[in-house]
Amino acid sequence: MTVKFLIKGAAGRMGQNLIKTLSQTANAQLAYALVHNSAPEIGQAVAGFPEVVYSTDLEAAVDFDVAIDFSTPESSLATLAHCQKLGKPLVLGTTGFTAEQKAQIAQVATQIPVVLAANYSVGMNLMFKLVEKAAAIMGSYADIEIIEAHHHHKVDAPSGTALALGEHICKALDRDLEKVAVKERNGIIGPRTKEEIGFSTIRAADVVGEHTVWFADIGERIELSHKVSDRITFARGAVKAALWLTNQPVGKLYDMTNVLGLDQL
Ligand SMILES: NC(=O)C1=CN([C@@H]2O[C@H](COP(=O)(O)OP(=O)(O)OC[C@H]3O[C@@H](n4cnc5c(N)ncnc54)[C@H](OP(=O)(O)O)[C@@H]3O)[C@@H](O)[C@H]2O)C=CC1
Ligand SMILES: O=C(O)C1=N[C@H](C(=O)O)C[C@H](O)C1
Repeated sequence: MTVKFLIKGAAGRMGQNLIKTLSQTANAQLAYALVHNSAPEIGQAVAGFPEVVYSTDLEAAVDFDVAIDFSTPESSLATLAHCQKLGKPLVLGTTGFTAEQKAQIAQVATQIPVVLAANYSVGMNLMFKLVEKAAAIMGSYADIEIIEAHHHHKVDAPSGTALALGEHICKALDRDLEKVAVKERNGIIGPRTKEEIGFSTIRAADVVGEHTVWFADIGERIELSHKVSDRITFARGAVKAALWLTNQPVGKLYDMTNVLGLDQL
């Protein structure tokens, strides 16, 4: 059976990689390519899918099986409301949601199937498990620091993935990330506390996405690193998640560890 996709944020860096991935995926059909109201692509045919033109009309987009949205938090919440109204599944890749917005997404996920993941690569979802193991073994005494680097267009910081790494570490250590995260250091800030998890952000040129976690003790440290050099990695993961989601029941907000079956490890 052919699966019909709605892509929101279609003119963006991830949107273009998603369309390319769909054109290479058996039984996948692009149904809608939705862009911002100022996009020069409006009305143009989509490469690989000449029967589809870039459009801004979310309300008119009704004949699809699953939606994927990599745009902005506000735009993604509009897509969420649209999918809720139609009862259609949704894969969300956007980062930078507030805690309230994430709670709203979780609430809607009780009515429609939703995957929300800060990182759709296989490697990073494996790394989520590795940092949980490292935290369980070293976390009670090691200083934990998370360093991330991204391209100079990125608007949110720390990255969604860096925050997710912090959440996984806190889960293993029974800490509250809201309380222990230190996202800025400047001036006379005093010595480091034992429990804090520090975040450092690099923004430079065309870096696609790099994350390193330190577990540092006196005399030794473990560094766990993951580097993405091509956005197609995220796009393939998101399309895999979308195909998986079309067969899932509602009830919980899914993430990429559920898609990959890593949640049982
Ligand atoms: N989960 C994951 O694995 C990954 C997540 N991301 C996240 O995905 C998001 C997008 O990243 P990226 O593709 O690099 O960003 P881009 O800015 O390249 O793409 C986002 C696109 O969404 C468009 N957009 C904004 N508002 C709307 C709207 N209301 N309707 C339709 N389109 C809209 C933007 O248009 P305009 O520029 O005109 O505003 C832009 O073309 C970010 O939050 C990023 O952090 C990125 C990579 C991997
Ligand atoms: O904006 C990006 O580019 C990326 N965003 C995601 C994040 O915030 O973690 C994932 C990825 O590293 C690329």
